[in-house]
Amino acid sequence: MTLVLSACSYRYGRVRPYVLRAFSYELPDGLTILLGPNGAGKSTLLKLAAAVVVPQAGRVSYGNLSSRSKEFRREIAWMPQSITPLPSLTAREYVAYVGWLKGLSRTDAWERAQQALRRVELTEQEGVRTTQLSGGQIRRVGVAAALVHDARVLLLDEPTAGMDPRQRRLFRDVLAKLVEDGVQVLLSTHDVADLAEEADHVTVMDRGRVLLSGDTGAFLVEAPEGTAPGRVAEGAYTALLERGEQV
Ligand SMILES: Nc1ncnc2c1ncn2[C@@H]1O[C@H](COP(=O)(O)OP(=O)(O)OP(=O)(O)O)[C@@H](O)[C@H]1O
Repeated sequence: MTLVLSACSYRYGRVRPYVLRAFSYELPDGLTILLGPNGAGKSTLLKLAAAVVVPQAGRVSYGNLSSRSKEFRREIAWMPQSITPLPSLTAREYVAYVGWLKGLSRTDAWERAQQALRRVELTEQEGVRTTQLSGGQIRRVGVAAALVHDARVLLLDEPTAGMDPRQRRLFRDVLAKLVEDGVQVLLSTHDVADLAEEADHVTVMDRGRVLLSGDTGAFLVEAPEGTAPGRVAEGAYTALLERGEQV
């Protein structure tokens, strides 16, 4: 099954300019990194793909499921840029609550919350109040919440922002396991070098357009000749944006 945006147009209000216009995109298998400068339209793409907002034109589908269907919402999970901890809820209660909102029974939600927290390696913190978790931990709670109903597609808006290197490592391992289990992941980030070399695919956007979408090798070869090792992803990204500006 493939998540597809077909000729989608979206703007935030009738008098505002379109952020995406007749925008089409097909999510590849595996882990895809979504790159682009501030305001490129990455969050908007993720929100459309998650059916959090509805396009003014075009359609979003997953296989033969329309984004308007309840089944679609079960298959696709979205994690927003910021997760608000709820003072009265522990990590497990938070995840179970999201599961319940997604239509699971209370018992199921409670059981699955435990499993989801195990998947993101937060078992030890399951009884800790969400307000007492670190920024990286609360993001992993967000991923657990996104996973609690066994979604097949995970849309993550800047999940690694503010994580320290150890949290990042852990987070990468969690993602790698999910991808191994067949979950498709689309992840936006400003950390070009951080993940690009591990991803299966890279999509680069600017001003509502896709500048490149392909496997990671096709992205990395965009780096100018002579780019220092360790700077290849950054070089490729900059070269693509510079070329995109000339179009
Ligand atoms: N709620 C909103 N109301 C009005 N305009 C918005 C809203 N959200 C986003 N926009 C506008 O839509 C455009 C694309 O924003 P979007 O958040 O999708 O970009 P982005 O690539 O995710 O940026 P960033 O990297 O800064 O998060 C920007 O011009 C932004 O100002």
